[in-house]
Amino acid sequence: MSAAPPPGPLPATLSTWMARQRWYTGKGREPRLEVVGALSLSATGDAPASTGDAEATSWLLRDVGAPAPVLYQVPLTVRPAPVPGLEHALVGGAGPFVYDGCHDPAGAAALLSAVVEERTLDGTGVGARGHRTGAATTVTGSRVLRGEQSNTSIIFDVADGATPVILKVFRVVQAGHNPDVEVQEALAAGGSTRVPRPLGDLLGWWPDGAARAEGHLAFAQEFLPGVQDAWRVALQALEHGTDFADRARALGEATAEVHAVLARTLPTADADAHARAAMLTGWRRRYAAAREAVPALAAHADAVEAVLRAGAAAPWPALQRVHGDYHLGQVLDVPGRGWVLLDFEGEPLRPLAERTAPDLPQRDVAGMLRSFDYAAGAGAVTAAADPARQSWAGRARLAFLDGYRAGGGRDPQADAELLRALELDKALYEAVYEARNRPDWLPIPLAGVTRLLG
Ligand SMILES: Nc1ncnc2c1ncn2[C@@H]1O[C@H](COP(=O)(O)OP(=O)(O)O)[C@@H](O)[C@H]1O
Ligand SMILES: O=P(O)(O)O[C@H]1O[C@H](CO)[C@@H](O[C@H]2O[C@H](CO)[C@@H](O)[C@H](O)[C@H]2O)[C@H](O)[C@H]1O
Repeated sequence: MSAAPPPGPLPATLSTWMARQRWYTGKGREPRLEVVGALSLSATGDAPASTGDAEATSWLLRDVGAPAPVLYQVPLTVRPAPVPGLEHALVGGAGPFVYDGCHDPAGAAALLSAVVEERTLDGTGVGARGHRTGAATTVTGSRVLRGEQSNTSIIFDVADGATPVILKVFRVVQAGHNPDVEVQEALAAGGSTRVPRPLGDLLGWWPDGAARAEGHLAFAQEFLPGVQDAWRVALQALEHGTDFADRARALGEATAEVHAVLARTLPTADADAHARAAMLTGWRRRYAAAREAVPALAAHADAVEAVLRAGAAAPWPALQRVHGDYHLGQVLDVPGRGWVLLDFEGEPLRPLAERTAPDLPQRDVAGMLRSFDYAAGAGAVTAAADPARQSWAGRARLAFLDGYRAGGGRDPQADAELLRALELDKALYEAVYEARNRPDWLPIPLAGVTRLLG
C-alpha cells in the first residue's frame, strides 16, 4: 500500500487510519484524498455549538485513487491535549491531537446540534443545513454503536423520560436524497409505527463539476434501547434449538403492512416491458460482477440465465418503493410494539439512483428469505449442512411467507419464479459483498446459489 500524504491541515496518518475503518470501501489500499470542503461544526453559521476546547469539523474528502472516485464524510475534532478514554479514536497528531469526531463526545454533540438546532453550516464551496422533524432533546453523553456497520451511528444519552436518540452519520456521501431519510420520513408521516420516529436530518451540498450536488450527511431518529436486532436473536434461537416460526410469521405480516404504506405514500410505476428489460439487464450485470469477484460462479452461467429469464417473464406487481436491503440485521422485535424496520438505505454496493427508483416489493421478501438461510449457515463451516439448522430455516421461511400473505401482501405462491430470481440475485450480490468484506462468509451465499439453481 502506498499513499500521498493527505492535504491541508489534516494529520499525515489520516489515509492509513481511513484504510482501517469498516466504512472505507477501498479495502486493500489506502485512499488518495482530495479535500472537497470542510464544514465547521464548532463556530459557524447562526448558532455556534459549544464544543469546549475541541474544534469540530466535518470534512468532505474524495478518494480519487478509487476506480470511481468516492466521496466520504469524515468528522474530526482537534484537541490541544490528549483526552483520556479516547485513545481508540485517535486519528493522529502529537499536539494538537486529532480524533474521530463521531467518537469524541464534543464532535458527536456538535453533529447532533447541527440537526436539531437546524443550524446552517458554511464551508468553502460546501454547506449544510439541519432540519428537525421531532422533539428537541438535551443530551448528556454519547457512544458509537458497536458492531458491523456500513456507516457510523452515535447513540446519545438523554435526560430521564426523554426520547433516546441515535444519529447515523453517512460515510459514503452521494448526490441525491438518501432513501433512509426519505422512506422513513414518508412511513412515519403515513402513520406507520413500524419505523423509529424520525427526529431530523442534515442535508449537505458541495461542488460537482460546474454544478452543485446535494445529499444527506446525517439522520437522527428515536433509539429503541435494549432490543437486539433479529440477526442476533435468530443466531441465539438456532443455538438453543428454539423455533422462530411465530416471530417469522409476525415479521411477514409487518413487512406486508409496510409495503402497503409505501405503495400508498410514495410514487409507484408500471411493471411494463421497459421496466422488465431494465431489471433483467441489472440482474445480468450483477451476475457478471459476481463472476468477476468469485470466478467459480462462471460454471453456472446457463442455469443462472434460465432462472433470471423465468423471473423476468413471470407475473409482476406494480413497482413501488421498498426497503431494498432487507435482512434480519435490519429488524427489531420491540416489546409492546412488535417488529420495527431499520435502515432503508438499500444495498450499499448499488448506485443511489437505482436504490431510489420504484422496485419489486418481492425484493424485500427474497432478502429476508436469504437471511434465514444465512442464519442457518453462520457459525461453523459445517453449519450450512446441519439438517436441524436447515429445517429451522425452512420453517422460518415458510412462516414468513405465510405471514406476508396474511398481512395483505401478494401471495408468494403465485410469485415462486420471481422470488427465485430475486433470491438468486441477492445471493450473487452477497457473494460480491462477502468476497470484499468478509471472505470467510463466502460459503454461505455460494451454498444459496447452488440451492437456488438445484
Ligand atoms: N433506531 C434504532 N434503535 C435501536 N437500534 C438501532 C436503531 N437504528 C439502528 N440500530 C442498530 O444499529 C444497527 C446498524 O444500523 P443500520 O441503520 O443498519 O446501519 P448501517 O446502514 O450503517 O448498516 C442495526 O442493526 C441495529 O442493531
Ligand atoms: O446492513 P448493511 O446495510 O450494511 O448491509 C450489508 O451488510 C450486511 C452484513 O452486515 C449484509 O447482509 C448479509 O449478512 C447478514 C448477516 O450479517 C445477513 O442477515 C443478510 O441476510 C446477508 O445478506 C448485506 O447483504 C449488505 O448489504
